Amino acid sequence: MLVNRLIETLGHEEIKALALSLQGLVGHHLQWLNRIHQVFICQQPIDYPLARDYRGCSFGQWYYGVSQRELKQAPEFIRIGRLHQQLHELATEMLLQYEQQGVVNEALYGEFTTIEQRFVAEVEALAFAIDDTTRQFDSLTHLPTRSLMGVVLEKELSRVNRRRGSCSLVMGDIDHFKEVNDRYGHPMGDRVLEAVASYFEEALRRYDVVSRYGGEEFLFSMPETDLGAACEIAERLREGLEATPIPMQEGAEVWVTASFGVAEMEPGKPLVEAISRADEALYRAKKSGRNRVCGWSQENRAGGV
Ligand SMILES: Nc1nc2c(ncn2[C@@H]2O[C@H](COP(=O)(O)OP(=O)(O)OP(=O)(O)O)[C@@H](O)[C@H]2O)c(=O)[nH]1
Repeated sequence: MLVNRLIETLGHEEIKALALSLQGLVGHHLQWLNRIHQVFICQQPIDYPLARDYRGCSFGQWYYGVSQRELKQAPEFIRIGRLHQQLHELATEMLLQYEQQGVVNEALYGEFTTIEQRFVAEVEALAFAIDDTTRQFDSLTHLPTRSLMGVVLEKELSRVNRRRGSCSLVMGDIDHFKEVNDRYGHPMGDRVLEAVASYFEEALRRYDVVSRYGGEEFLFSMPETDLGAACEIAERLREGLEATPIPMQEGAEVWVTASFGVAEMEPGKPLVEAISRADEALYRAKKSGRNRVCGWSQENRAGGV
């Protein structure tokens, strides 16, 4: 999907700015439309350059100034450009007809309004899709939110239910994060969260997904991975994080560790059960000293460490 590809190439901030520009540009184009209508309704002077110059209007200036290749080559974007150009051509034709005949023929006016509506609808749909998609990502870490992760995991669970492989969940939680906030302040705590999130994203395999589940808690999905393999991957993440310095103000660095609980999805069992098992295993990792990985097992349920 275009928006997901754009997020990958442009990044979250740039794409949010893009959605805002699109919304503003629709408003500007409606003003242009009013000025065209005023020629017929209020007998305002005919302004051919206004109608003809599809590259010079505010939308055209933005559209032909876009430099991001991923956006320029997208079929949705190309379609919007064609509609916009067509709209200006039809406006020019209407003005000519009005000047020569004192009236605009109904079919031509009908075509003009249809194209105007399609143009506005397409631009708004793109802006809405961007807005909707970006809201599914956490604004601090840019990781998928808990609700988007729910959708990802339900899909994995239905695959597991069809007996098409395994999927493990890993719940990770930064250790003593309150101390980081207390010592360095909340904004620096935010910086640590961002750094930990990027570390997880970079360290994961391509088909694994990490989400921000809550404050300093991260939930991972590891498809095609049984409990033992997921514990090994979590262990690798744990070791890597422990060894990763996080840059703070004035050249200072901070190190954090995290604890991990791992559980495997089971066919026929609801998702909440796998999540609460990962949570129980995480609790055990915290109770048994932190900075460690625990896999869920029956003893876990019995309260053993
Ligand atoms: N800076 C920052 N802090 C956050 C955010 N969300 C949650 N926190 C903080 O995370 C801390 C979590 O504290 P606790 O639940 O006591 O856990 P902890 O200190 O990590 O201790 P353990 O999990 O037991 O190792 C609290 O201080 C929250 O304010 C956030 O978005 N930014």
